[in-house]
Amino acid sequence: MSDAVFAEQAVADQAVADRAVAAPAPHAGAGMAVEIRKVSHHFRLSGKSLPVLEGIDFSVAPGEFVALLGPSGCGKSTLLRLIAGLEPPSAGAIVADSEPVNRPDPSRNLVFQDPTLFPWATVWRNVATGLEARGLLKQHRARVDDALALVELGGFADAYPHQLSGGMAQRASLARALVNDPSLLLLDEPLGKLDSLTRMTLQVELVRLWQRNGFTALLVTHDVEEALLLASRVIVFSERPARIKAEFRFDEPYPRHRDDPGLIDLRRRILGTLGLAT
Ligand SMILES: Nc1ncnc2c1ncn2[C@@H]1O[C@H](COP(=O)(O)OP(=O)(O)OP(=O)(O)O)[C@@H](O)[C@H]1O
Repeated sequence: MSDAVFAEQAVADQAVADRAVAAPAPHAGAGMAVEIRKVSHHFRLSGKSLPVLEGIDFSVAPGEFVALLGPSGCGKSTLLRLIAGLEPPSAGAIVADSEPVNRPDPSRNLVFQDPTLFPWATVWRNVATGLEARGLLKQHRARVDDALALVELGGFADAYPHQLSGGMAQRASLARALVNDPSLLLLDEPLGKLDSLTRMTLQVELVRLWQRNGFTALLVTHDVEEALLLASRVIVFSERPARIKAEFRFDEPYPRHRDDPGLIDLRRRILGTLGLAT
């Protein structure tokens, strides 16, 4: 992109960002499920610094469902990894339930695009992994059965991952996170590789699980429609290094439908922020 076109695009982006729904942010600080405080992050790559996140600052209220959208490679997964405590940010701080995040914790579970199940273990064993690692399996075996029932895999407890469809494997992966009863679920494009029908089914199921269990959810997705069907807030990031470009809040009741007029208008505005003509 030439400098002139780039500058023009930046002005257009800013204009769209300025038009974003200007609802007040939830009160930052005490009582927040997660606070991302002026977080910046860079990697060292081939001896050079690669800036990935720049001054990311937002809070998520308990029980909120927030979707993160942005161009490929801008740093969304990196942000989820930092919130999960897999690595510390280069600058700034992350606070979950009023405690600084400095290591992984079962209360913050990450679900990936690939189900990452152990191929040699049954579905039941796969779901039990977290409890087993913490020495809690003996007294909480029923939680594994409950988690499998929750994702409607009760009849597949003894199956092996290769005997599952893609959607079932992703459900097993969700059960593996839910068995820990997380207060925060970090969803990194969990439905990204599924066919569209399975994806639509699991979108409905995710909302059902969220409403039933009451966890806070942060969802990375490339699908604007998915963000609008599941979340009540969408945060749009810029190209790498990711900065917050716009934020959209909406409170359409669930279950939502793709053709809700309010969502169609929001979709158009979000796509505009992403620089995609509609
Ligand atoms: N461990 C690492 N070491 C070096 N660079 C990394 C590392 N992890 C990620 N990156 C780089 O950080 C940038 C952001 O990656 P990230 O996976 O967070 O982006 P993303 O927005 O989630 O992308 P996508 O939407 O395509 O999944 C990319 O340029 C990537 O190459």
